[in-house]
This record gives sequence, structure tokens and C-alpha cells, in this order.
Amino acid sequence: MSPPLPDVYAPGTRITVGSHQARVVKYLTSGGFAHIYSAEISPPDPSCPSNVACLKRVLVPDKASLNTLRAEVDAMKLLRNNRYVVSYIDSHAAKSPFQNGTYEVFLLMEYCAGGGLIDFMNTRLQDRLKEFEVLKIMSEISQGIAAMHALQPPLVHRDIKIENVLISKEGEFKVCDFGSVCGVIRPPKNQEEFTYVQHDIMKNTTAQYRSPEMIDLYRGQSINEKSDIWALGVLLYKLCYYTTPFEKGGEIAILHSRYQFPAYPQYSDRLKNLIGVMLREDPAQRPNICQVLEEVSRIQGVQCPLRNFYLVRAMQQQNSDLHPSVSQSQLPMTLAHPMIPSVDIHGGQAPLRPAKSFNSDGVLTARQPVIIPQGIQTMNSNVSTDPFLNLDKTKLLTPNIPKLPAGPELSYNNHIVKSQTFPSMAAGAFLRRSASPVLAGRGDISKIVTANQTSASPSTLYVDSGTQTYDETEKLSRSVSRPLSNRSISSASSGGSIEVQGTGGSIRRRLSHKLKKIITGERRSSSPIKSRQNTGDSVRSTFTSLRRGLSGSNFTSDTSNKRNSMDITGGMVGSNSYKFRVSSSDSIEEEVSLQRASRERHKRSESTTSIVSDFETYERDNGTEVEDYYRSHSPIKMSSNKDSKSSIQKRVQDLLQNSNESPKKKSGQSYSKKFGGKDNGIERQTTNETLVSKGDYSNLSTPKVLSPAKRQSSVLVTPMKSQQSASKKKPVPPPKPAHLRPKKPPKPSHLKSGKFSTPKKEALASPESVISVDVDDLEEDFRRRFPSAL
Ligand SMILES: Nc1ncnc2c1ncn2[C@@H]1O[C@H](COP(=O)(O)OP(=O)(O)OP(=O)(O)O)[C@@H](O)[C@H]1O
Repeated sequence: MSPPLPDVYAPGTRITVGSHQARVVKYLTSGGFAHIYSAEISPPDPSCPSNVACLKRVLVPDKASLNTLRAEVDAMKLLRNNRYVVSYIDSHAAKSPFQNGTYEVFLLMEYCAGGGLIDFMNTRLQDRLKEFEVLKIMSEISQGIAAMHALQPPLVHRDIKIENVLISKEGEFKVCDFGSVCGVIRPPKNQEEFTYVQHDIMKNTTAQYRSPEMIDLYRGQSINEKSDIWALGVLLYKLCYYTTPFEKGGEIAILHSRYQFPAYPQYSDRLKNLIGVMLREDPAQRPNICQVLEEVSRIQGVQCPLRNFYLVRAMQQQNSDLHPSVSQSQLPMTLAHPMIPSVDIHGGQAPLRPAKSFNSDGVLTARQPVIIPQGIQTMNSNVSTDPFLNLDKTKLLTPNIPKLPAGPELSYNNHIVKSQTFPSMAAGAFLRRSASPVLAGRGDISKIVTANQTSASPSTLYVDSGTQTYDETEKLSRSVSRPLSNRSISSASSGGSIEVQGTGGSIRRRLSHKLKKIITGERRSSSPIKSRQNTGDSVRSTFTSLRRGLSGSNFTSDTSNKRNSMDITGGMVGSNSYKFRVSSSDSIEEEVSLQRASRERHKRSESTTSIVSDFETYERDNGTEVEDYYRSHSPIKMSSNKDSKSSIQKRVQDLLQNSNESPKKKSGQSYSKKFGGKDNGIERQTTNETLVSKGDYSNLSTPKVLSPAKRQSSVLVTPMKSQQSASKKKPVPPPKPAHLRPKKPPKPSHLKSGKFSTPKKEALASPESVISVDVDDLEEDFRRRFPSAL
């Protein structure tokens, strides 16, 4: 329970926040546990043209909650120069003089004088947003989110919603509230992880924006950027129709992605189609953020303001595979940094593909053409990553699509427009604002990519200058531990004096590495792949994971497992030596990120960082391990054992221990998340809905043991290999005893019906075909050929 906030600062109160002096101008509003002020700051910051910044003062109940705030600050630092993210200026944390053991955090950020998007929407209750307005908002938010997804490893916002978009004085739409930010969360592997992830999702996400993979953890799908895409799809829908698509249908509707388009207001089929692909049940079938932005730009009829960094990486990967001895910097610019054309390059006559279409009642009617992104089509033709290419055929062909009741009526007369605090943006002003793309703006992600590429090795796109040896932000730790005196708080972190890429890069690298390492359970030298090998049962575990994959276990979508399951022939179990590709439809991103992660691990193990980070210093001064901080913010708690060969068992043991702790409470918990309500015109989101997977796992019965027949599943292999394996049929050895098989908790009964009862199959990649493979055959064959390996 957070302590009550002390009295509101009177106008004129002076506070030192980091290296900035702030003078309170006006109390604006209160968040969950925060007071929000406008304040004049000095020295000036580029993000505050008029020297007026936003001061957020949060009271934090304990040190653990401080970590949440720190994570938020770290994420903001990483994104500080993106034009469509609320800019971070400075911050400071200190022990609270009001209550023992509590802390106060002051966060200076760009002041968004235009108020919240929700306030703006409330000014347009009668005259709903026009399509071009929706597209402008969508484009800008997508650019903000792209900045997060472009990081390597990516950051997932996890709480994208209308309420978390603010409007600048200039009318730009900016993403805010990074308190739920996280790395990719791999699928939970046991009951404790299930419970932990479930709790974490409940705490950090908003019910109506939750994706199917967040609700049904049994699907064994990672929570990653595609979960943000889903939320962005919900947001887009709400921008259009002022309600969320699953308002009435709830979680069951989310799980099936069932919703309707209201008849009013009318939007183009392309826009509805975009919503449709973003709300695909299967995350792999959703577009990535670059594809979303490309499609938005195409509908707008403007050039896409962002390079498709996923494709750039894929191309660079391809180049380095083809020319391993040639570094990216040696490649010609056009090759190393291809500009993916985002507009039609054939006179606007791009090939047309069918897409879902809905009639004015919101009922699926027929296929409508949609233009395929040219860049994807030409450069990536053998990889089915474009969701606009692989339309949801199941849905298109299903004759009896259940018709949901008509969408909720909107009683906008009851809505109260919150306009006193923040003047709502005048429609005229909105119309005046240009929707032109930004190619080299302050926050242009391509600029960040390029900046990072200049010093990047072929395998790493995002590295900072490499020459930076001192990060001013380290002052934070020292200042934090200093006593408070007369409201004068010493430096929290530096302001704008540090080179953006340098600072961002170093923090990003730190945060990213740690998040990746801890949140995904991937340690520097003990990734899921390596750790299996390190534990001494690599070959066996390879077969085990293959068996899991074939038996349709929930855990097959873990990409590292997938990777393991590939390396099964030729006697080599090395991660790069597979000859026998057992795969479903690894997306190009997954493929690239796997290889990149592998190279990065290698690279990291060779180099030591010379940058002393603020948090590391803080931890040093305060006697806590920096890893604890990230671990405490991680939805999956991992071992603190620094031994690079930490075993899976050890990590699971730690997890078991940690699972007794309740997850850390978010101090600045969203009032909307916590209390819901319709205080502000359009409904703010609530979290009082429960996850479908919220069943009581403590009462789980013994998991079913799969029959040998079930262990024979359809998998994808290359045709050549499939023939080989078919010709090597051996007698099937007896099935493994039940107690030796990996166990998983059974699904709650309400998830067993319909399509949820069967594991989801990935989309099929065209050059591959489906055959039946017997794992035991493979194992037997392997044993015969390499008797000493097992
Ligand atoms: N940079 C800003 N510029 C202008 N107003 C802001 C800014 N940041 C926040 N606000 C206002 O303060 C409100 C609460 O802010 P914020 O969401 O960051 O606080 P919080 O404590 O995290 O609240 P919650 O957790 O409920 O979202 C926002 O809805 C918005 O109206």
C-alpha cells in the first residue's frame, strides 16, 4: 500500500531534480500515486521550447517499488530522443522525509500541453475522428512504439492504450507511461512460472488490450512485440469507434479474436483490414510495427517515415552469411543500409492480395485487395513474414463465423470532458498540423539505426560510440544516497549534455542485455541452447525438445527450443550446424534475432564494458546487486548465480524459491488500471477482469502422458530430408516412462473446448512440406550412428 502523497507543492516551490532546477508553475493533476505539475526548468532542455517541463512526483513505498520507477526511467532514457515518445529530461530519487522507509521520485519530462489523447477524443464525441486524423495519430504512435521495438533486444511496452498517449503543444501524439515496459517474455515452463507471469500480466497490462497469448498462457507463445501490435490494434479500433473491440465479448472474444465493426463511423476497408491483421489471434500472423507503419503510410498516401529495421537486419544478416569476411561498413551503402521502398515503386500498381472485408454491419463479407509492401515482396519473397500476404484463411473460409451482438451503444452524453487541466486541442489546430513524414527528425528511428551502425560490427546494429568511457548518469547513485536538505535534491542524472546515442546506447545496452538475460532466462553464456549443452545432456535434451515440439507441447514456440530441435543430424549438435531443418514458420525476425543473439553472446564474452552505469553505481552505493534490480522487474525470476554455467535446475530452484514472494507492486499503478471508471468521457480501462488462465494451479492433476502415437506429429522438414527420414523407418522403441517426460499443467476445462484444445500450428512456409516424423526413429538412428554421444 502506497503512503498518501504529501501536500501539493505551491506554485513557486523550487526543487532540484538531477542537474536541473525546477520551479513549480502549476499543479496539474494526480496519477495513481503521483502529483503532476508544470514547472519551469533551468538549464533549458531541447524538449521544452518554452522551458516549461512536466514534473512528476511519485511517493514510493519501498525499495522494491523503486525498481519499477527505475525501469520506467531507464526506458525513457533509452527513448528520450524519439519525437513520438514523451521525452525524459531528468530524474531524482531520495528517501522521503515524510515517512520512514519510503522514497520520493521526481521525474522531469517534456510537458505535453495538448493533454491526453483521451481528452482530445472527448472533444470529438459528436463529430468522430476522420480517417486522416486516425491515420495521423496511428502513424505517430506507431513511430513511438517502433523506437522500442527497434532496440536489440526489443522493449515491449505492454500497456499501449488510449490513456497512455499525450499530445504535445505542437499537436504531436506521444507515447507515455513506461512503467510496464519489459523484455520479451518466453513462455512459462512450469507452474511457478505460469503463476508469476500471470500475476505480472495482470499487474502490468490493461484487460481490454490484452492479447490472446497474454490471456492463455497455455499457448506457449512468447509475449513480445506482437503483443504490443495487438494492443495497438485495439487502440486503433478505439480511435475509430470509441470502444474496444472486445468490450462485450470479453476474454473469450479476445481468445478467438472475434469482434465486429460498428456501422458508424465509416472507415475504409483498408483501415479495417489493418485492424483485422493487427488483431490476428496468432502473433506470428500479425504485422510487425514497421509493416503497420508502412500500411498506415500507404493509406495516407505518404512515404513511410521509417525504414523497416527488421528487413534491414535480415538483409545484413544475409550479407554477412554470404560474405562473412566483409564487414557491413565495407559494404556499399545501398547494400548495407538499404532503403526499403515503402511506396509503390511500380506506378502504384503493386500486386493485389485478398484481404478481409467487412460490410457496413461489420460482418465479414469478401476478399478485398490490399497492396503488398513492395520491399517485403521483393526482398523477402521466400519468407512469409508479411501478414498482408498470409491472410487469415481460416477465418476467410469459415462459413459460419459467429455473429456477435451489435457493438455497445455509446452514451456519450454522460461523458465528462476533462478540459480544465489541459486545454483540448482545437480541431482547427489539429487540421493545420502537418502529417508529413519525418525522415531525419529528432526521433527518426532510422537515424538511430544509422548512428548505431557506424560503429557496429556486422552482427550488432545498435552499439554506442564505443569511445564513451564516462556516463554522467552515474551521478544518480551518489546523489540518491545523499541526505535531503532543505528540499534541495542533488543531481539525479545528467540532462541533455550527453550525446544522445552515447547515453542511450550505453543505457540501452545495459538494460537490454540485462533484460534479455534475466527476463528471457537467457544468460550471457547460458542461453537456453547453451545451458542444455552445458548441463551435460545436450543430445538427450535435443531429442527431448524435439519430442516436445512434435508432441505439440505448449512450449514449442520458444524459439530457443525450436533452435535446439533443428540440430539433429550429422552428429553435430552445434547451434549453427544443423542440416536437418525441423521448423514451422520461423519468422525472419526470430531467425535473425537468434543468430544475432548467438553472435552477441560471443561478442560480449570477449569484451568488458568500461562504462560505469548509474544503476550499477547506485547498487554499489546502496548495497544491492544491479542484477537484483532487473530480476525484481522481471516477470520470470532467475538465479542470481553469476556462474556462467548455471544450470536450468538451479534456475528453476531459484524460481521456486522466488515464487513464494509476491510480485513487486508497481508504485505508480495506473489509476485507470486500478480503479477503472468512466470519469473521463470515453471509458478508461479496467483490470477487474480475470485472466482465463487464472485457474488455481496448485490443484493441478498429474499431466497426461502422451501416447507414442501422439508423439508422432506433423512437422516441417525439407523435402529432401523428409525422404531420407522416411526411408530410415525403424521399429518404434517403447515409450519413455511417464515420470521421465516433461510435465505441464493441464489446461483449465474452459480452455479445452474448440480450437484451444489443440496446440496452435504455425503457418507453413511455402518451400517446405509437411511429413510425419517419428522422433524415436530419429533418436534410434542417431544412437546407432553415434553410440558414444548418448
Ligand atoms: N508529460 C506530461 N505532460 C502533460 N501531462 C502529463 C504528462 N505526464 C502525465 N501527465 C498527466 O498526468 C496524468 C497522470 O500521469 P501518469 O499516467 O504518468 O501518472 P501515473 O501516476 O503513472 O498515473 P497512472 O499510473 O494512473 O497512469 C496523465 O493522465 C496526464 O493527464
